Formats: sequence, structure tokens, C-alpha cells
Amino acid sequence: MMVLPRWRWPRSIPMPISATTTKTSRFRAYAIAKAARNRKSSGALRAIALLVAAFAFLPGGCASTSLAPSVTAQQATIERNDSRAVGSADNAESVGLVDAQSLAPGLQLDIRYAGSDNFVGAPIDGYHAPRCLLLRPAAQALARVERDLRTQGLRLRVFDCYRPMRAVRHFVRWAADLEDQASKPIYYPRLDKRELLGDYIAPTSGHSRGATVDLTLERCDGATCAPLDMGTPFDFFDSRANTDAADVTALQRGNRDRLRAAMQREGFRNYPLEWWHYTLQPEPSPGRYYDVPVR
Ligand SMILES: C[C@@H](N)C(=O)N[C@H](C)C(=O)O
Ligand SMILES: [Zn+2]
Repeated sequence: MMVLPRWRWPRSIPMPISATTTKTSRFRAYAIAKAARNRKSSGALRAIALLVAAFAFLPGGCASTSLAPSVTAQQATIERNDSRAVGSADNAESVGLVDAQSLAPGLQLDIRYAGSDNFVGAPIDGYHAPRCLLLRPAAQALARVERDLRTQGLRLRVFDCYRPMRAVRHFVRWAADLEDQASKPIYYPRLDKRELLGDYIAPTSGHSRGATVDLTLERCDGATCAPLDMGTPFDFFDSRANTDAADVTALQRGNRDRLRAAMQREGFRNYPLEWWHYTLQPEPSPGRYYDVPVR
């Protein structure tokens, strides 16, 4: 039976002020709580911030039920976004996407959605080759990160780059199929599948704008490379994957910080719920979603 998962407000659509939703409110609350923790704020301010954060992290978030539009609205969102995609182009280069590995030959590619080693358990629509395509400014910035890390004996292992919109639709279909729980033990053991869409899998993903990348660090000794321990694998949908999660070891924290520092130096910003997800700021093409296949 296909059941649509709980609807969440898409990041691409401005949200009415009164409409606090799981995604945005959690994100803001997270930032507020973190800022309060880092700053030497007064006890009262800190208590308020932590209360806001705790409320936002309650299952179901704040006002999502009163907002919850129908399935048709979710479909409309997807279609509206489709109309912003770059028309009939089916050639990535013609829309300005470049092969990041051609600028940074040292990038290690482990493009999970081009094969079956991912949470869906099958190759994802739109991925016909294991390539890392990005808009040129993002690819250039990633190449600078890679050069910088190489001097420290480290390499970047890339899991995903530009993601065609048809791939995102494949994820949404997978998320709606609640009978398929095959990957739960490995990818979301502590979450209900209905919780994934929104926080951990975006129904309208920044990856489709061509300046977002999922990646990790690895240390190489000659030709042998081993990924650094980040506390969770890639695409482990769980609060332990939140970049500043408290329940990781000092070593894992250090590795996450090292990746974040290297990426930030070249203008990439981390998504706090996933230690592996980075977007170049400012985005080269912030309002544009692409749907050309990766070939
Ligand atoms: C699915 C995961 N790799 C990811 O990229 N998640 C973010 C939220 C996204 O889908 O944009
Ligand atoms: Zn990502």
C-alpha cells in the first residue's frame, strides 16, 4: 500500500511567519540553542532557547498538522518545481554543470545513487554514471578544498553532487512506500520511515541547484585510503548524524570539525542535520533547479 508520508513545508517556498514547521523551526531552534550554548548567555535566555529547541524537536514538530495540505498540494509543489527546471536540456554541460573530477583529479568518487549501495537499494532515476557534476564555481571551490587537504595527507570521498529532480522524485516515491522497510536496519533504525522526508531527505533538494555536495574525508597511505571515522556512515538518518551531535567520541567530533573547517575555508556551509552535506555560499544559481540526467 502506498501511503504518503507526513507532509513538510518545502524549503524552496517562503513560509508564513505563523506557520512553524518541523524543518524550519527545528533548524532555527537548533541554531538558537547552539548559539545560546556557545555564547555566555544568561541562564534565563539559555533556558528559553533550550525550551524552544526542545519543543521544536518534539515528534511532529509544531504546527504541521494544522498546515498539512492534501496529497494534491504536495504533488503541486513537485510540479511547480518541475516548471522551474531547465527545460528540455539533456546535456549537463549545456546548463553549466561541469565534471568536478576534471578540475580535481584527486577526488575519490563513491557516487552511491548511481548504484544499489544506498537507502533505496537500487540505482536512482537520473544517475546513469558515477560522476560528480557541479556548477563551475562550486566545482572550482571543491577543487581548492581538495588541494588544501592533500597537503595534509587527506582526500575527499564524494557520495553525491548535483542531483537531478527526477532522482528527488524517486526518493519521494520510495519514502511514500511504507511497505518497503528493507533498508531500515542500516539507514534509519531509530526513525519511523514517515520522519525521513523533510529533515533527512528533501522533497525539493538543494542538490538539484548544482552547488551542494555530500562527502567525507579519508586518509591515504600511498594508494590505500581509509575513510575517517565520522561517527555514522553516510546517509545514516538519525540525530547522531547531526554535525554537532553530543553522542559521538572526541575523535569523531574532531574529524567532523576538520571536514567542516576545510569546507568553510572555501565558502561551503554545512547543513547541521547531516555532517556530510555542504552547499557553496552564495549559491551560483539559487533559484534554479535542474533535471538533466547525470551521464
Ligand atoms: C539524502 C541525503 N543525502 C541528503 O542530501 N539530504 C538532504 C536533506 C537533501 O535531500 O537535500
Ligand atoms: Zn546532501
